[in-house]
Amino acid sequence: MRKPDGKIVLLGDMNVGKTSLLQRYMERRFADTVSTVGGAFYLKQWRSYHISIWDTAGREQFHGLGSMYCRGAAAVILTYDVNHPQSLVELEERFLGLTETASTDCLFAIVGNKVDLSEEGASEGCETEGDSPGPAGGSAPSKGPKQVRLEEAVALYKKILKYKMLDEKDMPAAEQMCFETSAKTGHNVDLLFETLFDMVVPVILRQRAQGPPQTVDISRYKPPERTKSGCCA
Ligand SMILES: Nc1nc2c(ncn2[C@@H]2O[C@H](COP(=O)(O)OP(=O)(O)OP(=O)(O)O)[C@@H](O)[C@H]2O)c(=O)[nH]1
Ligand SMILES: [Mg+2]
Repeated sequence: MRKPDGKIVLLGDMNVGKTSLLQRYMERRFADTVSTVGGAFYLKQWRSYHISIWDTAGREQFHGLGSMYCRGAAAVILTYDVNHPQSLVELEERFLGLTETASTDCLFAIVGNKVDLSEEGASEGCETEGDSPGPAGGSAPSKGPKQVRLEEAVALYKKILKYKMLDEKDMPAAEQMCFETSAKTGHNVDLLFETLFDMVVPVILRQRAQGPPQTVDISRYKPPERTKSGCCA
């Protein structure tokens, strides 16, 4: 198997729909999922590049693995559930810190999933793909108002750029990187992944130009010689 040229990682709280989004995009279906254990990846060929897309576990007990999956990532998809405000809060409090190991020019997308469950449905501000954004067959349960507004995701995106000390001028605009999706209906799912694929290609090319990732070979590590003065002198 050819080594992937770049990596995209999905992060977010349990149950927000990370696995379902990936399954919808890669397998073109919405099916039952089980809560992810550890992580798993799909390989996607995009133009002449092979991109690995990593699905991670949102469960607290696997939290420690997150930064390992993010290592060298060209893009991170921070996923929340539009009907659970706490899942957006968790992105900042629990998941953003895991992205320290990502590429220095890593891109961030913020994705509010499960829009099909709110009464605004998929109508707000986003282009739809082929599938209808309406209820996916059967009798839909009564829908309440969406609990997280898109503007809140946009605010988080801007906060992330500040936190990462990235200049807004050098990064894609928040409006381009904040999506509302439904893995169930397919709303905006292709748009999300394919926008990111196009954007990560330049990141991959830059990573290649910089050579292989910096790794530490501990077998070659020599401890610094101790001086007589020690640390407190
Ligand atoms: N209505 C609706 N349900 C969804 C959507 N996406 C996921 N679900 C459901 O939400 C539940 C959790 O989905 P998963 O994709 O397993 O969530 P996850 O983020 O991968 O969860 P972990 O693996 O535990 O981190 C499942 O019952 C899905 O069927 C969506 O867009 N709309
Ligand atoms: Mg999962």
